[in-house]
Amino acid sequence: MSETTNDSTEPNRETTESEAHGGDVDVSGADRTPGEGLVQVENLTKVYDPDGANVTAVQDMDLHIGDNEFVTVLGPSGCGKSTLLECIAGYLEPTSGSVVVDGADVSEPDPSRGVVFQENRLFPWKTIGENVRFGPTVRDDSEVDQDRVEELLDKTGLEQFEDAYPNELSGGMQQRAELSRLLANDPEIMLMDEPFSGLDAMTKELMQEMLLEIWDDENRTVMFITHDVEEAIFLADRVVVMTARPGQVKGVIDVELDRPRDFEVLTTDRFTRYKDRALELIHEEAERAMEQADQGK
Ligand SMILES: Nc1ncnc2c1ncn2[C@@H]1O[C@H](COP(=O)(O)OP(=O)(O)OP(=O)(O)O)[C@@H](O)[C@H]1O
Repeated sequence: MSETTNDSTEPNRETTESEAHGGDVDVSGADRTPGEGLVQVENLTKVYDPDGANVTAVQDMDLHIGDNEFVTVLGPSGCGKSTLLECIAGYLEPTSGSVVVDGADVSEPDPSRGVVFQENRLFPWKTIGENVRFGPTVRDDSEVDQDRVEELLDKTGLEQFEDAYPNELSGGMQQRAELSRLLANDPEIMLMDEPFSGLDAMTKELMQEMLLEIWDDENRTVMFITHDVEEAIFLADRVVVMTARPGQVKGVIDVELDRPRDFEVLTTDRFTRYKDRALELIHEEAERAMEQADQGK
C-alpha cells in the first residue's frame, strides 16, 4: 500500500523521513498550513463517469502552493496529474472538495491562470508577434506594449522571429513562443502540463534553464507536471510525488539546491540524494499503476 505522508497530524514525520534518507533530503507530506499560499486545493476528488465507468482520478487531495513558488508534480502514468491541473485551471469542476486561488473559488478558466500543454496552442495563421499580442486583445481589447512584446521575445530568444509563422519554427522555439504568449496575458500562476516532454534532450535542458530564468525574472508561481524525475528536481522548490490512481500526495520533497541553477548541479551528491528519494517514492506507485493498466482498471 502507498506510503501517503500527507497527514498533518504527524509532526515528526519530516525528521524521521529525512534522517532515514541521508539527513539532508527533506521529505514531508504535510506542506503548508491551510490558509497560506496562492493555490489551496482541499480534499479534492474528481470522478469521471463516462458511460457509468466511474473512474476516480484524484481522491481527497490536499495541496498548497505559495506565491512565487515553483512546484513540480511527479507521478506515474494516469495518476491524475492532468486532472489536478485542469481543476486548478478551472477547465474541470471537482466532484467534491475545493480549489481556491488567491482567495477565490475556482469555477471557470481565467487568464490569471495560464496553461501550457505539451502541444502548443499557437494559431498557425498568425505570426509569432500576433500570437503574443492576441490574448489581451480578445480578453478586454487591451494591447500589449510593443516594448513588452519585444522583451518577452527577447527573454525567450525569439527576438528575430516576431514576423515568422509557427510552422517556420522548431518544436522548442514554438514552445518558447507559447511561453511568450502566456506571459503576455500576465498570469499569476503558470500551470504547465509536461510542456517539454516532446522535445529532444538537449533542447529540453535549454528550455528548463530558460524557464528558471524567466520564473526568477518575472516572479510567477509555477505548477509544472512531469514524468521526468531529474526535471522535477532541477526546476522545483518542492516536488510533489503522487500515488497511483486515485491520485493523492504520496510525499513532498523540499529541494534546497542553490539558485540560480545550471546543469552542473545534476552531478552533485545532493542532487543524487534527491533523485534517489524521488525514485524510491515513485517506484512502488509506478508498479501499482502498471498493475492497474494490466488489469484494465
Ligand atoms: N474525460 C475523461 N473521462 C474518463 N476518464 C478520464 C478522463 N480524463 C482522464 N480520465 C482518466 O482519469 C485518470 C487520470 O487521468 P489524468 O490524465 O489526469 O492522469 P495523468 O497522471 O495526467 O496521466 P499521464 O501521466 O498519462 O498524462 C486516468 O485513468 C484517465 O484514463
